[in-house]
Order: sequence, then structure tokens, then C-alpha cells
Amino acid sequence: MDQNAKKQAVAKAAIDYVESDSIVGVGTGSTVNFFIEELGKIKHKIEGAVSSSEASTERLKALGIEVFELNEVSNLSVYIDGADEVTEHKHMIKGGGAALTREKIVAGAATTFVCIVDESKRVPVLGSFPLPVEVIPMARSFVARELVKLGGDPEYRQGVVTDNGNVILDVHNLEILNPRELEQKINNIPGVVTNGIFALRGADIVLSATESGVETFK
Ligand SMILES: O=C(CO)[C@H](O)[C@H](O)COP(=O)(O)O
Repeated sequence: MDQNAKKQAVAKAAIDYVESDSIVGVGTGSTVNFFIEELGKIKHKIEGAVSSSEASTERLKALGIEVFELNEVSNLSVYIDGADEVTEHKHMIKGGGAALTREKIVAGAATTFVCIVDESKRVPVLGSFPLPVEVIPMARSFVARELVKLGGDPEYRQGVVTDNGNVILDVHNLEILNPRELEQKINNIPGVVTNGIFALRGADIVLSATESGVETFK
């Protein structure tokens, strides 16, 4: 099964977590794009979606799915999103697609976060994937120096401006042995908007596509 087939398989499996007549929280990325396609096939069964990026919003609207602002929604039963890395503890690194801030917001607003990955994303320890950190532009150099003090090697993601008008530092060479602690430490650096460690609010369920099918971790 090639990687796209795995992404499609796990996207199909995620549809089982979508409640009828609900508003669905939708993440960002290539795996989620397969989920959006599947959601389009059942759009008559749902009220609509809340999106974590302009990119996903465009895809949802193109399929005729109503997209609500998060401020319009009081209850979000499920959030479906991918990850760049995920551990057995359901802690993740996200932000490869620069959508980490709105993803963390919508994930936080949802009752159940279902993470959909192909098996290549599963790791014993976070940090091989460079950690994305969203930063207020005027603070970029200061935050970079603070991340070096934490043992990282920050690299400015050239040419990328997030949906929120901020910039991204990708932090290499971190071995994240205590994700919750590091997530809080980086959050506390003035100028940091969001960092891509999702551990304080990790996933509730991980669906992982393998050669032999989709594994579910709860
Ligand atoms: O966090 C994200 C975007 O900010 C994505 O969910 C993550 O990068 C995984 O994307 P893909 O499914 O394309 O590998």
C-alpha cells in the first residue's frame, strides 16, 4: 500500500468518529485532505465544519460543506487532524504545514481529538522532526536565542507567513524527553504564539495506517 493509499485508509476510518448533524473540527495537511474528501461524501449527514486553516476552508467550501467560525460554535464533539510525529502517549509534533496555532485552538475546543497518520509518523520520542514554533515577527531573533538556550537549533522558515500574520522557526536537534514540560517552557518565551508540541492537549485517539490496515490507539 503506498503512502497515499495509507492516508486514504486512515481518512476513511476517521469518518466513523463523525456524529450525525454535528459540526466537525477539521485540521490541515495532506492526510486531512483525504479526510475532507470523505467528509464531502457524507455532507448531507453533518451540519458543517470548523477549520484550522484557510487551505482547509477552501477545500471544504469547494465540496459544498458549510464552514463556521469557531466563535459561532459552542460544542465541537470531534477534531480530526494529522501530525508530523506521534508517540505511544499520543503526544505529537504538529505545524509542518504552518497551521499549528489554529490547530491547537480548535483541538482545544473539541471533546475528542482523533489524530490520523500513516505509520511513518509514529516515533518513540519526539524531536526528529524539527519543532515548528509560531512567533511574532518582531520577536524572531530574540525567540531564536531563547530556543538555543533550551538546546535547539532554530531555523527561520523563509517565505512563510501564517494565517495569523506570524513567522515560523523550525527547531532542529531537540530530543523531547518531557514534551509537556518543554511545551510549557517554550510557551512562556515572550513572542511565542504557539509551539508545535501537542502534549498538554494530546490526541485522544490515534488512527495509524499500516500495510495490513488501520490500527486504533485509545
Ligand atoms: O500540523 C500540520 C499542519 O500544520 C499537519 O497536520 C501535519 O504537518 C501533518 O501533515 P501531513 O498529513 O501532510 O503529513
